[in-house]
Amino acid sequence: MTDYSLKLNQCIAVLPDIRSISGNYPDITYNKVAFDSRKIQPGSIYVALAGINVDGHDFIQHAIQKGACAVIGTKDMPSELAVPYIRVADARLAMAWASAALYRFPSNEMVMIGVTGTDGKTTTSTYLYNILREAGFKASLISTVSAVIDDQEIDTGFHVTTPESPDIQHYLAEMRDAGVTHAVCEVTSHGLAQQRVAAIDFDIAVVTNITHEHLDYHNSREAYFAAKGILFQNLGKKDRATKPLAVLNVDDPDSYNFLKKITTVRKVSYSASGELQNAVSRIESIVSSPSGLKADVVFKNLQGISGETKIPVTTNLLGIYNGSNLLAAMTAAIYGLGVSPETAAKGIAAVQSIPGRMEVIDYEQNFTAIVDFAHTPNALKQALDSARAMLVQNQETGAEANRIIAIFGSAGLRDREKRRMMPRVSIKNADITILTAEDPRTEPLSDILSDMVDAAIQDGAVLNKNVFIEPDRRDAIRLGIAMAKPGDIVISCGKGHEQSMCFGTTEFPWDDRTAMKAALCEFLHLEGPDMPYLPDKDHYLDKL
Ligand SMILES: CC(=O)N[C@H]1[C@@H](OP(=O)(O)OP(=O)(O)OC[C@H]2O[C@@H](n3ccc(=O)[nH]c3=O)[C@H](O)[C@@H]2O)O[C@H](CO)[C@@H](O)[C@@H]1O[C@H](C)C(=O)N[C@@H](C)C(=O)N[C@H](CCC(=O)O)C(=O)O
Ligand SMILES: Nc1ncnc2c1ncn2[C@@H]1O[C@H](COP(=O)(O)OP(=O)(O)OP(=O)(O)O)[C@@H](O)[C@H]1O
Repeated sequence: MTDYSLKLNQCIAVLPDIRSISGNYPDITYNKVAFDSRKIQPGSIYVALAGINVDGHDFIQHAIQKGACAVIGTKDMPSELAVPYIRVADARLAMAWASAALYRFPSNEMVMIGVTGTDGKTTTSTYLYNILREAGFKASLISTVSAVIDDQEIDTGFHVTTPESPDIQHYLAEMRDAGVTHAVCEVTSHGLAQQRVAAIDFDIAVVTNITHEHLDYHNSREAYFAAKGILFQNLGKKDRATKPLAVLNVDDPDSYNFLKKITTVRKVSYSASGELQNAVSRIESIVSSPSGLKADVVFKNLQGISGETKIPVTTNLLGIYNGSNLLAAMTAAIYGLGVSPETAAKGIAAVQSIPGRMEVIDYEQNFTAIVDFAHTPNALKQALDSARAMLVQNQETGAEANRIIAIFGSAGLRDREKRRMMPRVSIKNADITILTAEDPRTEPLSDILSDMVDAAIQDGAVLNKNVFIEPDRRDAIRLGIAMAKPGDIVISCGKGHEQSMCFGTTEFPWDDRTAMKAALCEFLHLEGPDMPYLPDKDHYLDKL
């Protein structure tokens, strides 16, 4: 990796909304931008952020002691600092620009594609990345699972989708330096609201859907929509080599109507339901089987082709909702970048699996075990509907299939409404619901579980009949497996590919797939992985 450094005065030249500057800076050079004083190295700019828990301005002296060469903040300083202090209107925005400047605006040298939405971003981004590679582009991907730069996979950290601006700019610089021409980035509402992608000009923006999520952070549905909208509003603001394009989902009227209004550049829309004729692409027919999906996809208004073009598409990914994700990715590549439908279909077929998304764990047991990442009400509904379709298929092949056993929890210090909505979805769409731990953080797990079970009972569930509480996620998975009859589906949702679970302020190593494997091997008396460690439930139920 190239070592980057930049004169502070060159950074200052691009920072938006500077209110005042104190201290001497002409000879100062910086080599890093950091928002955590504990991560400062000599030569870093420290950006003081007024946080939810603490105020970054209180750590300015700590940052200077650790070698910060300058500080960016929003507050007046009571006395002169030992290093230059740049007071700005918006520290997160300034952080994004200081980072982009340090790495010489890497996004200006690549085609930038942003994928947003409540559910399906990782899947759609992964499809798109594979289509671009199939089309011969040197492509990279930043997603919830990892960043992929030049075939190298980089872990972006616990629970991170859109990295903070210093990190995302760093990844983009690595891509640019490796000769990457197209970057696909998952862009979250947090990422947009917190200006993490503010100094990136996107060429193509894709939305999957906008439903219920993150109201803890955004406070209202309108603010959540507005955050997502930033990606679309900014399209076409700068002159770029690629013609800007917005890719909208007609099947999701809320996001479609909202984004259509605020987008000023060319828009195309897709419809997996296939019923809406005003979409440029639609799914004409789709068949789901235990080996994935087979669809006939129709594209219209293709350059140089009159009428409609129909092509068959197959994907190994399970879950009927992936029809919508693959259509979104194909539509972006075909209408935004001129990829042929046939090449796009090959790219879709190249995606073998996405870690922790409808991932089947198979030890030849007589029921199906799945790990999925559904952690919103809509995603849970889609995952359970897809599981139901698989049950029907099992029945058609003669097995005595009957029930879906769903295991999930709800995160602490995050959207509280979901706690009540998700059990309701499960009571309706699964046969047995097991409520358990899922990143309780510093909230008492008992409170979270009691909110969840109350909602289930209000909707007619009966405790210890079709809804169970097992706070220890290891035992919850074991319980689901013990209950399974031949042909049933046990599906553990919400942790997917994630590599840790947070109790208190500690991230304990955790992988739901390993836990499912360990529990299955215990049950089947096979050699298998050890069950991951979790803190004792008596401890975390009452004392957090
Ligand atoms: C809830 C939330 O959005 N939190 C973000 C917020 O943290 P905060 O306001 O709680 O920070 P704080 O603890 O009050 O600290 C304030 C500042 O003081 C600094 N500090 C603190 C202590 C110290 O000793 N020195 C120091 O400098 C901190 O580094 C911070 O800059 O500001 C931090 C700095 O920007 C973010 O890293 C942090 O994201 C945390 C890690 C987080 O969990 N974010 C999640 C919700 C997130 O963004 N997720 C989305 C995906 C969501 C999805 O699944 O769709 C994502 O895009 O990753
Ligand atoms: N188009 C879709 N509509 C509804 N639910 C979906 C869709 N695609 C995926 N899901 C569900 O959402 C889960 C997460 O999928 P994916 O990782 O692609 O979404 P995401 O938006 O990237 O989520 P996150 O940002 O939290 O990682 C899947 O495991 C599945 O249960």
